[in-house]
Amino acid sequence: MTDPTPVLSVRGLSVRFLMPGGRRVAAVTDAYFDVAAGECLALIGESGCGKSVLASALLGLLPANAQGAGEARLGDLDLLAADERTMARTVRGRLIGLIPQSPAAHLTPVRTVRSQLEEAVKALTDIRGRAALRSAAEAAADRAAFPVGHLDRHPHELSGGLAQRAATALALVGDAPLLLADEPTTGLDRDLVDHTVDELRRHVDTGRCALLMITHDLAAAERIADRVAVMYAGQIVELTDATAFFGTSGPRHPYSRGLLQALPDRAFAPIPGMPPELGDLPEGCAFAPRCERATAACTALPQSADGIVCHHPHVPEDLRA
Ligand SMILES: Nc1ncnc2c1ncn2[C@@H]1O[C@H](COP(=O)(O)OP(=O)(O)OP(=O)(O)O)[C@@H](O)[C@H]1O
Ligand code: NI
Repeated sequence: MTDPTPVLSVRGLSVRFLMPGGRRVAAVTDAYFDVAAGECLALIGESGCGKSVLASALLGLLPANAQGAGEARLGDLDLLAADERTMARTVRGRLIGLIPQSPAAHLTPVRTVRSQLEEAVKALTDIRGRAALRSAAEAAADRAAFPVGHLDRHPHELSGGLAQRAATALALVGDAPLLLADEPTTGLDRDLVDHTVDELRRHVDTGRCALLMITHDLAAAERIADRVAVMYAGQIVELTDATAFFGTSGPRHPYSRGLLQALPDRAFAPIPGMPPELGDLPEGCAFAPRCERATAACTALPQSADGIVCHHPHVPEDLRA
């Protein structure tokens, strides 16, 4: 069961980059979604579609030439309106735990995992005193299934899997209600992907946190997600239950269906063409030039209905036939 009250509630989130010469890059357009405690939402889509920009907006880490609009509520706070001091002091680490893309980059090479965890405990909690810090660091390691016997090692003395767990332990120290993972399994082999994803799922299943996981690994998304949001050219074009998405009926947006059909264990047929430049989006539906179902209607912008932004989504009846 998931908590019906969302931890994160995103409403009409857009991000524009203002480029020299007045050009605008529409990196994220009008995103709406919720994530509740005990739930994982996977945000998927091809490279460059705006996933990481959306994450940066939530973390208050957009570059200076970016303009955000809309709302992203985390409890009483609107992440888009909060100032940098609030984001640094109360949001990053405490309200949002960031599961890093590359544990190697996130861990400090010259210090043991124990000292990094103790420092994080000190920075993110009210726990003080040597013994208390030590036991809190050990508890954090344990929560991420990092073996306490390896705490005195340096990051380079760890396997890839243990380094990932150390980084996850760091992300869990603040007991944040929202975990944000941007491509947490990049560069890992399949076993390690499964393992990492299962560990994250375990944290979500405690019911203490919500997880927003960004990935272009659809197998990882299938393994972990309760719901899936598909992004194309900066827009969430389909938001649906993972069981329906990966199950026999499949997704309803032609782009989502194309993404799945491109998988080696499915049709292995890539979607023809390339995504559009976000600084030069076509009028109307951005996917139309690549869409086999496109019609004259697609020159107008599609409206969102039932979580799908498309003029001619597959309907459950066609999908059964
Ligand atoms: N600082 C910036 N200035 C201008 N445009 C930017 C900037 N950062 C990102 N973009 C644009 O935003 C788009 C979305 O980038 P983003 O990193 O969010 O993609 P992504 O979906 O995370 O891709 P990947 O799967 O490769 O990580 C890019 O195509 C790029 O054009
Ligand atoms: Ni990214």
